[in-house]
Amino acid sequence: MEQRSPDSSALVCCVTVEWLNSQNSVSRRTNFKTVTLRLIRNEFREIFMDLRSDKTNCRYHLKGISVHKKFMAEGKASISFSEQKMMLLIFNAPPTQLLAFLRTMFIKLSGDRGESKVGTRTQLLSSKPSTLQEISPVTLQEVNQVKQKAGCCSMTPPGTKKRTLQGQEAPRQGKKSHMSLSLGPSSLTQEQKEVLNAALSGKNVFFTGSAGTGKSYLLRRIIGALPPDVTVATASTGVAACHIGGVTLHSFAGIGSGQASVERCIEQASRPQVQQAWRKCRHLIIDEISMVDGLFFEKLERVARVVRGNDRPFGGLQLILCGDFLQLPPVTREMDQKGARFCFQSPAWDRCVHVSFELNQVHRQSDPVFIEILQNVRIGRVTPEITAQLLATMDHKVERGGILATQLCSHMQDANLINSSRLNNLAGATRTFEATDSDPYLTKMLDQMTPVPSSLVLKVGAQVMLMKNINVADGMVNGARGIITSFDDKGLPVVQFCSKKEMALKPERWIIKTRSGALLSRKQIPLRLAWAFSIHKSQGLTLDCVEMSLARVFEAGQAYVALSRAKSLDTLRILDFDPKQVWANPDVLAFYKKFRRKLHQMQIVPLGRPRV
Ligand SMILES: Nc1ncnc2c1ncn2[C@@H]1O[C@H](COP(=O)(O)OP(=O)(O)OP(=O)(O)O)[C@@H](O)[C@H]1O
Ligand SMILES: [Mg+2]
Repeated sequence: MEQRSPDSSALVCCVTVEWLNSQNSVSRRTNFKTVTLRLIRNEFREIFMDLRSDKTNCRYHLKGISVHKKFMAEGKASISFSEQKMMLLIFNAPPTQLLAFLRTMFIKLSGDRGESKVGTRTQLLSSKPSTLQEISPVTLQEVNQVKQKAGCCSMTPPGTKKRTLQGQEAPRQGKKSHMSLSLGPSSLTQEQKEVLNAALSGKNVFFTGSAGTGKSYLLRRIIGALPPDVTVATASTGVAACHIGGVTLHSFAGIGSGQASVERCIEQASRPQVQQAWRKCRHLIIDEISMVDGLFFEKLERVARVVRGNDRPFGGLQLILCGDFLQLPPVTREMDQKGARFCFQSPAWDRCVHVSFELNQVHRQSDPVFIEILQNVRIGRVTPEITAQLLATMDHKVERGGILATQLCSHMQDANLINSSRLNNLAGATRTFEATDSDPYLTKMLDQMTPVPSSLVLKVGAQVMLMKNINVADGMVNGARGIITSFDDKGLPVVQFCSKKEMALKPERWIIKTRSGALLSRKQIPLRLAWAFSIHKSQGLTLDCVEMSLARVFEAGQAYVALSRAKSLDTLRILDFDPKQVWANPDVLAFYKKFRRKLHQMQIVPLGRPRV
């Protein structure tokens, strides 16, 4: 399928057109596998939707339409044309493109109030030359006009009705499915745009960058710009997968732990459901690639070729890989005969990766001194000055408004122990919130795939972390910390956040797409106990206030991951800093040296970027 820029007003997708009879049941249905929808205007300024495929070209007048966009994030929407008694069902549309397309339609129809009312008789008698023009891009002025109108009246443009499909729940204001009126998706930096364009061009892309350079942020944007039915978003760990709305690489691959022989892995992946998922996938995305074992990657590449019946690298599917090899390494320590541990050491890596990028602009931290410290720690370099700066954090008071810093532990058991003993030490009764899972038999899987526990035990005074964006403007974002102040009359926990905002939290839903495309869901209060976290579970997170003991770190990059979760030196406290806790894997350093040299040769990297 042709890929387009995400802010284009044309949409490449699959479409079903249904014609309804007088009883409103479907009398005829036509499916189009790949069509391009465009918004066009005629000489009377009426707006039409042009549907074009290699077999057909139709035009529909956008008048008296209802738009149903609840499943827009999954690349689906429907438009019903009441006058024509017809319904147009859009699916497998890249969600960002779909949003841009529907937004353009909404803004143009809203802006047209009164302008396009030319009667049929006038039109027939008109001597104007017949024209059909593609609609012009939305301007900031048009957005502002619609925002103004929306401020004083309904958000429904003239000629459209609001969500009238039977059985379809109305999207809530402020929710993900609500159509934003801002001009296009929020900005990517130039270096991020380059990666997005390479990914949309269909190349196999690897992009890296230090912690906080927006790799996962960009990955979410790439996912949103690809057709969802043929895109599989994965990550090496459950937490990271959840961060980008995907599944673990292991669960998609269907080869268990991947420890078995290649032949056995192929057998496992040839089970009908697994094979179907492999065959359907056209874009495979892997976040936190540093934690994917080299041997596993090698096997996966072979499995992909066999089960997809295609001998091109990875069976011809597009790979989009992202991660920082100077963060946590793979958990399995198994090495093959050639000693491969990281996936860049596997022979499959060079065969599969066409183009590489490095993001250099750090977004998580803004203080250049702290960024410099982190850049050095990343490569295992700790000068006496850095040691002094990090030791000085011991005296920091990292409590914010009575909310203690989250403690990062090198071992998960320590984190669990701290959380349960702190909870036990609180006076007062416990309240337990049980999750509602779509399939109670898959609770264990949902425990791994979602950031919230199946059973959440809370007390007044418990320190918690918000696990979902609830209200970005008010700072109630994924990772925000707070304290339970009470339980309201409905029994919901009331949380006071660091931002001083206090609110009761309702259960939220997490939807996970399984390998077969089926959707699993968990509904739970979006909280987790947050006195302590393991460093492994914190990879990928941004923490506003953090304390750590690094005495027992056991992996290269582990201290760097912990330190780089903090947003600033002021909000960081290290209890026992010792330069010996910081080291980088020499193979990774060598990889980055070679990688940089290659980028310079290809003249992708301007001079003066940080060097490994
Ligand atoms: N272009 C951008 N504009 C504004 N904010 C951004 C941009 N890119 C990233 N961010 C913000 O920077 C922070 C760090 O981003 P992100 O978590 O994607 O980094 P990362 O490279 O994946 O880090 P890690 O290696 O730790 O996983 C996030 O709060 C994210 O929203
Ligand atoms: Mg990340």
